[in-house]
Amino acid sequence: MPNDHDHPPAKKFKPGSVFFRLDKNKPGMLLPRKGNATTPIEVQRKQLPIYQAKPQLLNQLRQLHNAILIGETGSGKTTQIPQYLYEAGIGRQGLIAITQPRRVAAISLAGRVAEEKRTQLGKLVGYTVRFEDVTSSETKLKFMTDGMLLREAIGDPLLLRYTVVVLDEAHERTVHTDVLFGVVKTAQRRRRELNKIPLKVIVMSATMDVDLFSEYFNKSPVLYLEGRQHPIQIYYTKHPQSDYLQAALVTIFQIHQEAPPSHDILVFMTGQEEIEALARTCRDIAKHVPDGPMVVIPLYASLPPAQQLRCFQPAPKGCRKVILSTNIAETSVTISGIKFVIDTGMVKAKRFNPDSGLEVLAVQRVSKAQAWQRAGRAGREESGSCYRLYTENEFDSLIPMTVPEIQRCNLASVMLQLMALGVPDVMNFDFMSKPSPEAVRSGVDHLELLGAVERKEGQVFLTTLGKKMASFPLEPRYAKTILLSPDYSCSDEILSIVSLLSVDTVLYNPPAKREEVLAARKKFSSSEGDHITLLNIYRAFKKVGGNKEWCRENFVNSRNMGLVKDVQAQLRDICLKLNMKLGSCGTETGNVRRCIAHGMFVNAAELQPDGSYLALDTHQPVSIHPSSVLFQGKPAYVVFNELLHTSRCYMRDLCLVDADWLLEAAPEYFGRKLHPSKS
Ligand SMILES: Nc1ncnc2c1ncn2[C@@H]1O[C@H](COP(=O)(O)OP(=O)(O)OP(=O)(O)O)[C@@H](O)[C@H]1O
Repeated sequence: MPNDHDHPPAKKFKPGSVFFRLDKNKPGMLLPRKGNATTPIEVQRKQLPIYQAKPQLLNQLRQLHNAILIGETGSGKTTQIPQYLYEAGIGRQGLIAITQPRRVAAISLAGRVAEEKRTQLGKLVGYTVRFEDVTSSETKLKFMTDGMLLREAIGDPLLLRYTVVVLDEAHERTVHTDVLFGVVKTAQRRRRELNKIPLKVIVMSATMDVDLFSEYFNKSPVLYLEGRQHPIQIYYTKHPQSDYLQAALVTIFQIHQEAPPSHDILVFMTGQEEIEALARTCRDIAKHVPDGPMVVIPLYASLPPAQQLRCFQPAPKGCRKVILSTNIAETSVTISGIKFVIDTGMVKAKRFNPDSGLEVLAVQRVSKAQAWQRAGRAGREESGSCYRLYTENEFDSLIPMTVPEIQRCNLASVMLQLMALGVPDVMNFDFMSKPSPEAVRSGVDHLELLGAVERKEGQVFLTTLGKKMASFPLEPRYAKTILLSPDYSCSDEILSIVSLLSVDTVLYNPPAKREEVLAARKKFSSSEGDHITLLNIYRAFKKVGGNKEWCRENFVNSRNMGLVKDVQAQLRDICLKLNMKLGSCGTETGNVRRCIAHGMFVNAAELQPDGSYLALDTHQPVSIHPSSVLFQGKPAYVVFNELLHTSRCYMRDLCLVDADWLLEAAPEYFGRKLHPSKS
């Protein structure tokens, strides 16, 4: 059913806020549309709602050290504010950084702004994301992921290269963004104290808790940009849907039947497997319906970057583009041609219970802020529609804002990063939303168990091992496993395994071909577990030189395997910088498992007399995921890579280990935890 409130609900305005009320009826004011030298992209820039407020906005931004800028999706915040600042000479003594929670947004925005400025990407406008730096000495406007700015802060805590930091999509509240908030705030204060060039911090979003942000950033004024360029019509279902995938499929083909082929569709779903499965179904059905051709493009984080950017290419003429995406396309991006958004209302996210210490990935409902962001991907170049596959009542019951990731993840990684940043008292870091003391303590305990930190006189210090662990852009337990690998002469194998695990799924399992998949996997399957099975597949893949035909026959995702090679090369470089001696154990994979047990022992589980498993760290009941090669067996001890919560708590990616190895790895810890007969 169509709905009349096509904007996020009215916000509570703070006293002292500044309003720029934009006139919806005169978007392209003052613009000669024809007959002069103005090029279309310049016309487009001037038609954006934000353009009307440019002089007043600049007036404010020139004076303020901190500003919170809130404006509707598509109003022009991200692409225009950096250019306005630069053109007005604000922050010219250094660089203007614009951070994004996701790499795909950073890359595509840099491309767009370079185009608007008529410059080659990497010159005046550039970007830096993990494993890729497209900037030069000429770069002044630098789009980057928040994680990259954090990494830079390790070498330069005052961020002296930058005069302005624009923290975009602040509502996303990823762990990196939240840590970055504290880092820029400290840098700003320290620079003032040291009489350095001031750092201007601008926080932007369409959907954020302005009071919280303003309070945190020294009571900074809130600048409101009201009004949007193109309307978005919102539709809800009449009844709750029990199967959102089926509902998405039906909606896609209804639109396909009714709308002109140039109107593209963006569907928000939860993860790679679901997306790949729906993509195949859509392609199959599209062949058999008379409504014209359809190109279906999956979009998720573990796709190689070049594949991700495919979504921005226009579909061939007369062909409809359907993009099936996780929340990676939820904020910031403009995908040309998208007229319809289909929102399943679901997202896969981390959940953490500090009491039990369990971090699980689970499919859950989005927040209202996310739902508005998703809707905002339509209506960017012209009016659009968003089909919410849930009822209006269900929408009303969503939580307003996403719970910050910092409050729902294991904090070990964050604590390690803060210590590497030289933060003196990590336990009391100035977080915007403080994680619970139990969660902070549990993060530090985790690092202590791994030997990354030690406590002296109530203070926590990074050990030499911890410093080395922080050099890897990986979770601490992976970093530790790599660092231990020379002791077991199996660095080649461990680097392969960690890279394979970092890249998500390198295998695909079409449900319709279950038997064939099982037969193909059998050749590589190892009774030692999933890590060794993956290693066998990777070795076979390398032996055939990545042959595409071989990949098809063995249900191996050749694109992702290519990415594994890249990641492995990067990790190897870090190892070499740390002077590690890298070698291989050949077929002696016992050593590999032993090394995994020593690095990942925190995620160990023990078989119980009744045939069930308990996680040793938390004593939570856990089960072996059916996708594991160990599913049929009942090994006494395993370490697992992650927990996935669906109907129960499943361990994914398991490695068979000996109780003795766990005891060797952490004698005191396991002395308390292991089954009495084993300890
Ligand atoms: N790559 C692109 N191709 C075509 N048009 C684009 C592109 N990027 C931006 N635009 C245009 O510029 C407008 C403003 O985009 P911008 O990202 O600056 O908005 P925003 O206010 O930051 O939105 P959001 O809050 O959704 O990030 C878009 O609505 C679109 O019309």
